[in-house]
Amino acid sequence: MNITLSKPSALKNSTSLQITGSKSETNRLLILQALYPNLSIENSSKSDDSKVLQQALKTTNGTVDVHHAGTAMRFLTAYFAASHGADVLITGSQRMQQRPIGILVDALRQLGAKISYVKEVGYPPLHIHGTELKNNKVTLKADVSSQFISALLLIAPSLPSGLELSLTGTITSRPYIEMTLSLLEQLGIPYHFAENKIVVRPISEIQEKTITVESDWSSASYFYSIVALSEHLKIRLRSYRTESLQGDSALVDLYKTVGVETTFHAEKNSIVLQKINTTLPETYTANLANTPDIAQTIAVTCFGLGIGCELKGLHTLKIKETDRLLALKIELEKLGGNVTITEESLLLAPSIKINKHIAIDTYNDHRMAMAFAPLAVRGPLQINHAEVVSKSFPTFWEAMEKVGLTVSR
Ligand SMILES: O=C(O)C1=C[C@@H](OP(=O)(O)O)[C@@H](O)[C@H](O)C1
Ligand SMILES: C=C(OP(=O)(O)O)C(=O)O
Repeated sequence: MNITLSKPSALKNSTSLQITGSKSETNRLLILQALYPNLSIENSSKSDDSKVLQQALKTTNGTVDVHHAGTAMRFLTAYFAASHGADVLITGSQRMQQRPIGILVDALRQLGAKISYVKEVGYPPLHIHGTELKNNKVTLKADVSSQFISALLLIAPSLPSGLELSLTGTITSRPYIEMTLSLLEQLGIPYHFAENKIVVRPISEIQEKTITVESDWSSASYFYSIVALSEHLKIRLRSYRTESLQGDSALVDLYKTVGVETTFHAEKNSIVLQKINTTLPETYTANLANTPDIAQTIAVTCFGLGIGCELKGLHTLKIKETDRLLALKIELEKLGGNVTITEESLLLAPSIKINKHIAIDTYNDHRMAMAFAPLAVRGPLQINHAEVVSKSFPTFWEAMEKVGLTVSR
């Protein structure tokens, strides 16, 4: 499905939207619930990725296909490896078969897991024979994906001797590791994290517990972008907290520079994003190693504002749903931008020209579709394969209509 987006004379002011629960929190809680059935989850994510993970957790034998869901692939690999008696072939989309998993497989093997590669060494698909993981000490690289570490931490309390992780290299996407540990803590599972070592004690049962998932901050980023690109606009998003487990709540600070003010309201736990007068920098600079999922949103906001941007810490972007650095460069240049990329950075030159009626390719990446959509505030554009948004935010296009954009399918 290709769609065209445009803006009528004015967007609707003060639209209030309920955003789906955090995909990252939900995916962690689903694994924990499979291990500790006393756990109940509220405001779960409606994303395809969470649905695929929930469905996979019902399987013990046969093939599990997680499509494009990276966290599901990594978390389930650890989960099945530790599920005594499970015999599973876990696979995913063509792209998933290019996303590395060797660091996690090696770590699980150090614990005693029985995992073999079905095609290429280091990549899915994997054949997993679940077994009791008797060892409890692992050393692994922390600079490629935090998902490998979270996957191990999620099964850690269910292992007979718990787990002691030693991390090497600079820890990337760190807030996601902290989110995993905070959720363990909320279930009464003790841990210790100091320097490069994380220790989780074993625990066989938890007390009855209900956790309400906060709404998804990465999904909120597209509304920050729309507000930044508008002259006067207010949008209310529900249900958010001042104390978030999600690293992408850094949006509150990251968008101040481009004139978006965030206020928290106890009523319906909402945030209100509002455009305020501000002097824009000539070039926006940020290191996004802790918040990789909002890099595309920020790059497109800067382009729409006509300011330059210099984003660093982007080394994980090349192994996500697509090579996001390359995809950003190609699509921003179609629109008239001038972009230089390295292995870990993106440099956009300031420019006020935006080519209109361009068709944006989305590369099976939900965040390509959603990050470019706000540019419709500045002029009409087309988004190809717009259905990709369901990976994390199935009602994204309806939300765009509610804000006042014209969405033609
Ligand atoms: O653990 C998680 O829920 C995630 C971790 C991050 O991945 P990396 O650690 O691979 O950067 C992030 O990009 C992804 O969308 C979700
Ligand atoms: C990278 C992402 O997800 P995953 O790695 O779980 O596929 C994402 O949602 O941006």
